[in-house]
Amino acid sequence: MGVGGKFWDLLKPYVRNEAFDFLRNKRVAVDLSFWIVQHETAIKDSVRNPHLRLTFFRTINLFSKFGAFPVFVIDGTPSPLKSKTRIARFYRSSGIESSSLPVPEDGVSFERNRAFTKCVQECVELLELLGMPVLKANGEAEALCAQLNAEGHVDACITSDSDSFLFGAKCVIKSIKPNTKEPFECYYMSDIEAGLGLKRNHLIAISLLVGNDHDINGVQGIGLETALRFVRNFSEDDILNRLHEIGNKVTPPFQYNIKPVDDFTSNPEASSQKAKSTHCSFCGHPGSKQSHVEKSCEYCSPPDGGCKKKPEGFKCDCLSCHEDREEKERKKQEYWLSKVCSKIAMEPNFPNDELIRIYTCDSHGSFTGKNDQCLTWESPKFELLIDFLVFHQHWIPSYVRQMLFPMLSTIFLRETANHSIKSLLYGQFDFDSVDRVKIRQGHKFYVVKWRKDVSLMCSATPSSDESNRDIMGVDESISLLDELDAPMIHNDGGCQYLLTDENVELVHAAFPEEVNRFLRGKELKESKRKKSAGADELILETPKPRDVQLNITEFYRSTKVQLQAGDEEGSAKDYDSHSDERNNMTSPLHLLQYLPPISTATGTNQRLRSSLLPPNNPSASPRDSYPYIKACSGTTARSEKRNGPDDYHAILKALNSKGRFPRKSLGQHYMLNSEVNEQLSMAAEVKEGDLVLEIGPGTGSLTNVLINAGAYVLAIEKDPHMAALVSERFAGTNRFKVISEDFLKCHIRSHVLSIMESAKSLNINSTYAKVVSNLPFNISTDVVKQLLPMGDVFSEVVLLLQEETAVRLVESSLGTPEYRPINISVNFYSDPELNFKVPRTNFFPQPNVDAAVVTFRLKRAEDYPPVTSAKSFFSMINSAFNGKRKMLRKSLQHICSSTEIENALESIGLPATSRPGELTVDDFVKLHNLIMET
Ligand SMILES: C[S@@+](CC[C@H](N)C(=O)[O-])C[C@H]1O[C@@H](n2cnc3c(N)ncnc32)[C@H](O)[C@@H]1O
Repeated sequence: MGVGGKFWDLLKPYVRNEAFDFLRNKRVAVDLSFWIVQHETAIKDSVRNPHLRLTFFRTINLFSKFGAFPVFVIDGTPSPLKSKTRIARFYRSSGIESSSLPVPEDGVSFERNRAFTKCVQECVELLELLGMPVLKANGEAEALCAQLNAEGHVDACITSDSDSFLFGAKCVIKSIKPNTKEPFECYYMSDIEAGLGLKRNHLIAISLLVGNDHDINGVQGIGLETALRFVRNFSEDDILNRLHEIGNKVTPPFQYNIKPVDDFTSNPEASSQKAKSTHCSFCGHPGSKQSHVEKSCEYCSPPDGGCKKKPEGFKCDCLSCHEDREEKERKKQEYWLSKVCSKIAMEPNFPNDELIRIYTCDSHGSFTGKNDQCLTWESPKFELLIDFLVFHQHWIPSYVRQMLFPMLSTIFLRETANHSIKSLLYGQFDFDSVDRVKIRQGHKFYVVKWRKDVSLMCSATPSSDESNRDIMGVDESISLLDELDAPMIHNDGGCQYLLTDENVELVHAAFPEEVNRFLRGKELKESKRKKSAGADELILETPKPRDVQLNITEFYRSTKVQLQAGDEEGSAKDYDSHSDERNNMTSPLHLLQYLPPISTATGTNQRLRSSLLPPNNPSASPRDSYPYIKACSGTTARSEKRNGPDDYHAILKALNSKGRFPRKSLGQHYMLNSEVNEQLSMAAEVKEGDLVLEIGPGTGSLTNVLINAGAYVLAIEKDPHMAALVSERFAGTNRFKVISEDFLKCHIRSHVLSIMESAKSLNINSTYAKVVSNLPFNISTDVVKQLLPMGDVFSEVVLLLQEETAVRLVESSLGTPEYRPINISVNFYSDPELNFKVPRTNFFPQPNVDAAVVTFRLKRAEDYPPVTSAKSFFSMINSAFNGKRKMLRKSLQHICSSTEIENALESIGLPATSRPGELTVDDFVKLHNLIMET
């Protein structure tokens, strides 16, 4: 639990999905009760003692697979306030009328129920046998976890209790998905500060207002959104004192420049607004209509001297109107604040001092924290562990040994790396060799082979057969949460072998010579393989004719296939030396041969091509050179690019400065990768003197690139707050104009033409404008439909679209269900080109889909396919596709008889039974012209 309301949802946009190695060699505090509760609910009915089972597996996973050093923290005696809340929650969830039950006395604590306490005790016993440090908090476990994190004893806390931030946590791992590429769902306090503008005391204040684990109610009538907006009006040092003063009615709200509700309407200031200067009723600009007739309006200043009619929703930008709007805004805010203050003042005993003390106290456990001495990780007490698990879980000893092996091998490798101990792994197994490289969830491991000479040792571990029998004998399905990868045992030549997946650096540090020997052997095998492959190629290669280039469809498909092959690294696959062979297939040179023909007129592909070439770095991975924008993993995008003007934190701050939260309904997924913006600008060949239309500038990251390329940018932004934000951001340049309108409703032609009219004074020297935009995905098809027939205004339209939409618009082939009237329009009005893919990790917040860039080169009217009338042509197309599965001779019957349609089809070389999905644009043009002639 933690803070009430949907507090985690508020933080959701700031989640970072951290990669596999995130916790390697780091300490992490685990809130054990959270694990136990989670385990109980996840697999309660299906296994014996789920708390023990999952504590065991998850601890081994954390320790060996993820390389972390976990510190476990258990709850102490809960505070009396929390005891009370727990009881209240229980009543609420059981539907019992709490007023009819005895009220617990103030100041009395209740331990948790006995079954739960027993679970905790058993887990502690298990963890201590595993050699893990376990600490007991004075009160809440999450509070001590947070303290350890705040004081730097651990790097992160694992808990789903959002209270942990109130206790001072810096990095919280809310959940772990062990079998994924980015298994850790993390939240950083620094991101919350940057994105929401909230510090620790603000969070405490929010929890007091909306309720928390110690007080489920909070203030009547205040929800999370109100609380958030309210606390942001005060500084971190001020907020708790202010709540105190408002709650205790020490100072009335209006003394903070906040007017009480009742006063507001009667306040003389409210009605004494400055008289607004006269504005023309026709154009909406300063000055009367009469004076504009006499002297012409300085804002409209059209060549014929008259005013232009103001469009719907027009807002005048003159100083007086601006001040007027600001004043109204300020009054609205004051009125709202006074209402909230009144609600707080009505709440009895608010705020609760005891609660504030619990949250702000900085010592939550027996851990004195002056040094890290009490955080030690010991070797597992092996035999006792076996007894414990045999007793509680009814597991067979050999199964326990096998499950423990990855933990023991990790300890062994660490010790060998540190102290060169050359003992046998738990007295029996010795390091044999590095067997191969394995890639799992995109992460590289060495598969290490461990050897036991069975002829010399007495058998403490089972033989292969015995082991397998034991595993079959255990009572649980192996697909349950957090199941380990049990090392497999096999016998060979008097020896028993075990294979484990180990961290590459750790194995190298422990056994450098063996690793080098393995790598040399691998290289040798590879060069032999290449030699024989080269010889085969000499015989088999049929050179491609040099002047035949594949088109973009083939290019894009080929690239995708290559990538999919590469992506398979993500799924669990064993790679031996052949993995390099796969990489060669996706080498940049291999891909470049599929690039579309270079357009000499524009040189676009040439420039895109060179930007896709690998850097002058022989070790650069082939991935760096894909004609896909390099995937910013969540972490990379956010940590490597910290200093750019449009990096993750800068975007959060910009949004925060306007109190904005990305809105899904407006498709607000902001671009984090400046490289993508550069490529968009490059695809449209934006240059000095261009006029570029940008739909949805958002925080202005793409706008900035376009202005820097020398363009004049006209931006249309539906969200007025974002329009205000970019307007402020580019206030210093005269090469930018933003109009706050819905693109789908605005009259774009007149906006662009009115700028073109002043082209000279704005240093615009191109005849046609261009469109470059990272579109909200939900309006992209409508935008495309609107722009395509505007070849008299725009030359290039470069759009970042949802990948599926991009592929559907450009690639849909004849005869497929995706082939629709929009494909006819796209090819009728433009020459489309699919440029490159942009993985979803480049956006904030991250969408659920990837994106891709498409260039539409708009045709001029004289280059459209020769139809007698575009209107009747598209009306015929729509009718044809209306009955998609119907034959054309049926669906077009309302235009002419089926015999005439059959004859027309046959005369253009098509079967009389053709259906719409089988005709190209050319076929449709011919058919249309023939039908219209008849
Ligand atoms: C995907 S974001 C792109 C923002 C920015 N260009 C970037 O790359 O970070 C889409 C933007 O379009 C705006 N938007 C959404 N619907 C719109 C519409 N109908 N007309 C104009 N802008 C719209 C959103 O408010 C948002 O700022």
